[in-house]
Amino acid sequence: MKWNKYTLKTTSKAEDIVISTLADLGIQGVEIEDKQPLTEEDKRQMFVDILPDMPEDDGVAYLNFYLEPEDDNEAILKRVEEELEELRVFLDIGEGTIIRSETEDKDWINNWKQYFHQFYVDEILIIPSWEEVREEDRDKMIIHIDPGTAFGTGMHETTQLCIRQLKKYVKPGDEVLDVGTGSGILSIIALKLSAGHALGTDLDPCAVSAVEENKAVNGIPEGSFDMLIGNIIDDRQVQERAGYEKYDIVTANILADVLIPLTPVIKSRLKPGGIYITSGILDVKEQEVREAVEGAGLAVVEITRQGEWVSITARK
Ligand SMILES: C[S@@+](CC[C@H](N)C(=O)[O-])C[C@H]1O[C@@H](n2cnc3c(N)ncnc32)[C@H](O)[C@@H]1O
Repeated sequence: MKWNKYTLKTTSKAEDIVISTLADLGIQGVEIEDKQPLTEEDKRQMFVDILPDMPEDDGVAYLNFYLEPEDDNEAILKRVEEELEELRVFLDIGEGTIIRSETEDKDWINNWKQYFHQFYVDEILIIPSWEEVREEDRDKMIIHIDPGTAFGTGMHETTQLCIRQLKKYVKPGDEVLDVGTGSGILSIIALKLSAGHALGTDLDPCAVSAVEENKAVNGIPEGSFDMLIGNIIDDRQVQERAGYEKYDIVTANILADVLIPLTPVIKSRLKPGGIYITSGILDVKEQEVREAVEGAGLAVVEITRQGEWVSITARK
């Protein structure tokens, strides 16, 4: 469907309040374009390690919102303008102008799906949950994935590095902890490789629905893959619920800057002899993560690479 796109020019200081004013008028899903630097929390959530150089923050923010052509756009815009005038009395909202353009005919939520098709990681077939399994593939190990808005189609090099390590180290009945589970892809593969139980953790609440859907499409038995939202690095409740010296395998495909404080926490979760599979490490960060792993008292057993990405596997 074609949408009418409107761009409201305001200030980065006023953007939150303008967005909540738009929400009060029923306008959701506002995109923000500003030059504010990302916070540490933003960087963690967005899986970015090295940021491109950003232009200097000029305090200007552009807020894009979309209206359906069938709705009375003129009436909605008039109300937006009235609300902006009221805000202007006590807040610097900058220009407060609105420019209209038309979007392309796109399904914004599902557009990325055209780039995600079935593929192999060695002999494991990873297939979007909306694609058919071909007759000749029915005897393969097949992982159905719809990541929703969580991370983890399996196409990323860092995920593939973890998958190959899981293939080497998972033993029947293993207890697996999957920190930063995203779509749940690594836990599901570990379970298909004969692990007994997986616990996934993530900061992103979107991971919950993604994991539920992927458990269902992969026929994961009830009770064999549980999920916790929270930060195991510093949240005592998550740490307690994850338990101590309990896991044969821990996977963590997260940024180096997260892996470094995470590693000592993982050491006390691993059984003696347990395996810690890390990924998400850019080659320039390899040494730092290696030092954190060895500093926590784990023995590095293998370092694997794909493109500019590194995976370090260690044993307790
Ligand atoms: C690169 S994705 C990995 C997703 C999936 N495991 C995979 O391998 O494709 C990293 C995930 O870690 C999550 N994350 C980041 N920091 C975290 C933390 N401290 N604890 C748990 N999850 C975290 C992010 O929300 C994201 O879902």
